[in-house]
Amino acid sequence: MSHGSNTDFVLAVEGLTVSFDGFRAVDDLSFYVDDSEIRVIIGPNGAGKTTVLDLICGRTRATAGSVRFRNRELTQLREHDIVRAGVGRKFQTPSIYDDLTVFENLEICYPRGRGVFGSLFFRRDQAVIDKVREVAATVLLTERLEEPAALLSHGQKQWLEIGMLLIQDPQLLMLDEPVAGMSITERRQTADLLRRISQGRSVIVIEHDMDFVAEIADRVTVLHQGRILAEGSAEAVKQDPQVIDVYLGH
Ligand SMILES: Nc1ncnc2c1ncn2[C@@H]1O[C@H](COP(=O)(O)OP(=O)(O)OP(=O)(O)O)[C@@H](O)[C@H]1O
Repeated sequence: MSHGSNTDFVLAVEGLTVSFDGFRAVDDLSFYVDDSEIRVIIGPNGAGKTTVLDLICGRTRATAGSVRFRNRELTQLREHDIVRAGVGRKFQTPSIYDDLTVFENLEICYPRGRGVFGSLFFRRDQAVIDKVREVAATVLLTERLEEPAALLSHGQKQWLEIGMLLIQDPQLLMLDEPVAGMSITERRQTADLLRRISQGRSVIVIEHDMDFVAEIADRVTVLHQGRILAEGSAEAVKQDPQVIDVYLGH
């Protein structure tokens, strides 16, 4: 596959660099993500994984380089314009509203809404109801729609948050350690869920658990000191002596 034309990729990251007081947390990084691909980023603590996601979603400004998303340059856009361009990001700590029902949590994220107060009172038309139900089914919460989010299990809260992103139909979804703290069953269900939602969009996941990585990854990018140490299938990077040396062997 040629990387000469970036038009084929949903996401093309090229020469991406950020310095914090002279320290290059991400250093001349280039990688490309396809449509319907699950890309997993692994690497030791401090490798720059979270910073890469921060750069893509506009939370951190790049010192140099480009992030092209469906051929649109993102590095100069503000965070909410990047969301509107179709990039969703889930952080490790859930930001759901405990007192609202699952339905309401999904509803307030429907793109027409403008935050909790603006959107709670709009007309609940059929399109919104249908979309909420569709997303609830995708994230395995159909049975819990009318319950307050506070009553969900830890794993279900993570799924709800994924649902709150999905309802905006992002073409790129970024997840930071989505199965942290989940039960074995929930992990398995999350792997299925991620495979389903990656159809027709791109998903980038930061993950430490190599069994889970092997289960979900189409390709793995291994970061070390802000640079790419290796890239390939989970199977290939697991056997890479350099990856074993700086990461897996520890
Ligand atoms: N805003 C910031 N200011 C200064 N240094 C930062 C900032 N953000 C990140 N760093 C540094 O950049 C490096 C990369 O951090 P980052 O959190 O991206 O690593 P990581 O691979 O996600 O690690 P972990 O697996 O521990 O989450 C670290 O040395 C961190 O201290």
